[in-house]
Amino acid sequence: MAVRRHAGDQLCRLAAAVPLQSGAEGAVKDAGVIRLRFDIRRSGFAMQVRLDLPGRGVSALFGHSGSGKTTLLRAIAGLERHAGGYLEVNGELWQDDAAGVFLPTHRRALGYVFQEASLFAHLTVQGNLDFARKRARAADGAAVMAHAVALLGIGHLLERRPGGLSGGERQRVAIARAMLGAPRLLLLDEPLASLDGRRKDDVLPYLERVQAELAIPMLYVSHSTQEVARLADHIVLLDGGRVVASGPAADTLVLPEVTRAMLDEAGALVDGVVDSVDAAYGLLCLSAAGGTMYIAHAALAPGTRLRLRVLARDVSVALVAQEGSSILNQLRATVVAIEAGSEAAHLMLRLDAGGTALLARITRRSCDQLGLAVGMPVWAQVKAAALLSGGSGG
Ligand SMILES: Nc1ncnc2c1ncn2[C@@H]1O[C@H](COP(=O)(O)OP(=O)(O)OP(=O)(O)O)[C@@H](O)[C@H]1O
Repeated sequence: MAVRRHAGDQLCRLAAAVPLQSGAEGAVKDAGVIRLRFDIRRSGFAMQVRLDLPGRGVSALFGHSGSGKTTLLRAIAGLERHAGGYLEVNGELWQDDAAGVFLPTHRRALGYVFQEASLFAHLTVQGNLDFARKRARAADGAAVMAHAVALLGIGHLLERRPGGLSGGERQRVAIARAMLGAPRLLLLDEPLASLDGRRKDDVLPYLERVQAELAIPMLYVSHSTQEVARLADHIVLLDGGRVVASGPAADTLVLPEVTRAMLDEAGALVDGVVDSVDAAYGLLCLSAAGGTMYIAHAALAPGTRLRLRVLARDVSVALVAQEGSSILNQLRATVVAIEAGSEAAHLMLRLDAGGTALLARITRRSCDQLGLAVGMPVWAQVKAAALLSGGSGG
């Protein structure tokens, strides 16, 4: 899927190109897409959003404070009532204001996880889940409950009250609770924001399990570039109530609009497969589209697929391959674009390394001294790469 970069007039063209389907609630629609159009006007804020999101996987909503991320989730949940809304979720029509269709929140099969878990303090974890299950009235409630408890690893917490749980455990219970209504869509509004770094790392694998094992699409709001890069299959950048960019994660993360919003955390995603293990030096040797890469990591089986994040600030370029350098990873690449950086002294180079997009943040001065230009072959030197996901085999 190509990345869509939106500007005001493009919004109108997109709306014209994708005719809004009207019809009665329950009519069969496109089964692989979440199609939404919302026009929301408040004093001092207007949101005009037209998006077609993949019907599965994680779509991350990213953007500055006040850009409209929570407003969009609330509109999807049926909590914002404004004229001109349209929402279909994998073939189900939830809202089409033009045709007089508006499912109230309790009739939308969705789970909502907030920044704070908001569990009932006087009930045990089991009591909280039972309460949610009764409200959800799912036909196979007991099986869904057992699955959610297992998936979130909360079986040993069922008799405790929320006051006796850590922040990360509370969020795991909240995620399990959101699954009890057999949702067709999960909305997660900064579910890890109230947790410190270690607790975030405790909960992230559970979110990855939910993502991997259930075919429920998730809309995930986060300010954290690390979380977005780790979890997202698709990224939407919002700014001032408008969609600035929307597309597959690897393509979208390297767009200038997105790298500018991510400041120092701008970076690219690189997929690799473990080739071999250098146990003596604690390194994994990976085969990536741009060539061979080494990363410091415990041994993993050859063939294991990994996703790496390579920050722009950790990549430099050279015109010839470097010898006698401490940098292990040098990939052949071509300069695709030279873009303004987030600071006056820096530029952002977009590179193509054998089909994989890389970013390199260099100074304007270095760019001039090397005489860099679009189309030039270079060597990308990768100082560090963080492992984001993978390691479970395959
Ligand atoms: N109930 C409300 N009434 C009026 N304006 C509101 C209301 N809720 C939010 N807004 C405004 O709407 C705009 C979008 O807010 P929203 O909460 O959707 O942004 P956000 O991207 O989720 O921000 P953050 O990252 O800080 O949570 C902001 O200008 C905000 O002040």
